[in-house]
Amino acid sequence: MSSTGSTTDLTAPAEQAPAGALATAAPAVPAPATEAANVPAPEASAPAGPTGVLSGRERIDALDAELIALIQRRVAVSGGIQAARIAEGGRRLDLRRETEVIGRYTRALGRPGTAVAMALLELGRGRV
Ligand SMILES: O=C(O)C(=O)C[C@]1(C(=O)O)C=C[C@@H](O)C=C1
Repeated sequence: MSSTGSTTDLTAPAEQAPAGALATAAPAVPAPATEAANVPAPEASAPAGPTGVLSGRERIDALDAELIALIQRRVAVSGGIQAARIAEGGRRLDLRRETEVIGRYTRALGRPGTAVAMALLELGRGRV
């Protein structure tokens, strides 16, 4: 993946494969968002080789790289939705939808989740 932040590497095909990978790893019946925060991530319990600060940081670095890639994919998808809505004569923003998104993150992660959602929305549609 490019680190330029350009949108050229954030095309629909790039969106497809990771989405499939996520679907494969997801449980058959996804837990409600309200329970998600109580389910430890696999990284929290799975044996991961030697423990310690350095190996832990390697895992954090890998997780951060995944999160950044996911955020870049989200930005691209968000931009596509907004462009489609504008092309149909609508507005760039949908505040009711933003409220849904913020609620999802807040339920899952508490108050910091609200800030995460706000940052994700800003990345996707710019500052309002
Ligand atoms: O879901 C939409 O309708 C979008 O345009 C995506 C999105 C988002 O990034 O989640 C971005 C802008 C809108 O104001 C609401 C939500």
